[in-house]
Amino acid sequence: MTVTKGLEGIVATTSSISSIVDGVLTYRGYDIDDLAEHASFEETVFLLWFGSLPTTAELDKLKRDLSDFAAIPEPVIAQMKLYPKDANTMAALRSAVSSLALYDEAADDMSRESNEIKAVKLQAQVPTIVAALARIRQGLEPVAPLKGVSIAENFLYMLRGQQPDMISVKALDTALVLHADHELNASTFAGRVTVATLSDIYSGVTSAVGALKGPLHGGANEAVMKMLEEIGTLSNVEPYIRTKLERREKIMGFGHRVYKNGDPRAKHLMKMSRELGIMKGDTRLFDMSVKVEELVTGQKGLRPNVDFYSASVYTQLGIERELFTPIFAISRVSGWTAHILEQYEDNRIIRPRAEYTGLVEQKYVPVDER
Ligand SMILES: CC(=O)SCCNC(=O)CCNC(=O)[C@H](O)C(C)(C)COP(=O)(O)OP(=O)(O)OC[C@H]1O[C@@H](n2cnc3c(N)ncnc32)[C@H](O)[C@@H]1OP(=O)(O)O
Ligand SMILES: O=C([O-])CC(=O)C(=O)O
Repeated sequence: MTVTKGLEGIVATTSSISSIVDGVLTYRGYDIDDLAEHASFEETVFLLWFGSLPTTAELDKLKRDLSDFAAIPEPVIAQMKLYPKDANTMAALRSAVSSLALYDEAADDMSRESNEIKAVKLQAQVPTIVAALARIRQGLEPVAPLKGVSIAENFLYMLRGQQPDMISVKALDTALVLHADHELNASTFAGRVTVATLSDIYSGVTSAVGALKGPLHGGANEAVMKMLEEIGTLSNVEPYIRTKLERREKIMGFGHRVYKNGDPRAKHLMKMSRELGIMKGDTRLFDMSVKVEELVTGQKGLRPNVDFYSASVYTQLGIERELFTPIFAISRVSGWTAHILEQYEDNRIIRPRAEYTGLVEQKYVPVDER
């Protein structure tokens, strides 16, 4: 048996959703740079699910459907109020997403039509859940979603209970486009493995949320912010990073399984981070981030991934650190559901092998003789 730890380089499926070739990321054949500059998150969601950019009528319908499904079942809100206030937000999101299935009578309907509706529901409801969790943990009542506004605008509105400014809405919308899909990343793979048993779409997304939580994956954006908080000042960047590298500790937000010469999404987030800093008249976080990059790339040859500059972007949008990975989930649920729909279309159970390295030829010994 040939063992490939971490399945590096193993091609486990075909997919027509997103591709990474020579460091270029495309969704359905559209370069991420093009989409980041021109597409809204809703257009991106349609593209991932249905394979082409929507017409005006198709986009309007999707926006209406997302708006109509954005409210979450009352028992899910009641349940979230019982979660410990200091629970990890991704753990709380995982539980809430799982419980959505309990209030959807069509959860186990495996028709394509039903699964497409559930994909819309999940995309619409994950932002509502995240905003509600954020408010509940501050002792506030959740805010009901608005009708007829984008996911980015609605999320910021539900979070703060007031109309967000359009610069923040645009910045969040672009961040959502950038995080939406990424080929066979760990959380998408987890989702596909789960539904490949012909389990339901909610189970698939619950698995994916669990996988995204880890700091080697989506959880890295929170870890980056924690690091920036620990560093505190521009002058402390150099000694802090030097010590970490000497101790052979990982610097979060750097490195990637697929990109070895840089993540094409990082430059967009870097630009947003700089612009938000300039707008606020305080570029401390951006300047610290640039210095970290200079040192880590200079000394280790590692380049920032999508999680690195998103930390300073979200902080400068006034969003608390505990919501960074849930925001990643708000975006990536579009990719997860696209992959789950694709998996159902041409399914085979995913079941690799393990090379056994344990004891052999053991003989049973009765308990009182051991
Ligand atoms: C959305 C996302 O999921 S993007 C990724 C988010 N995760 C992070 O930012 C966490 C930090 N980065 C990492 O842990 C890794 O780079 C991963 C998990 C992203 C990729 O892991 P792998 O593909 O298995 O790379 P691997 O860990 O083998 O790295 C190769 C070498 O670079 C080193 N390396 C990789 N990333 C880092 C890092 N961030 N800091 C320091 N060293 C690193 C490894 O220690 C390893 O060195 P070695 O060969 O001397 O042992
Ligand atoms: O693809 C990966 O390994 C990690 C990921 O999800 C991303 O970079 O967006």
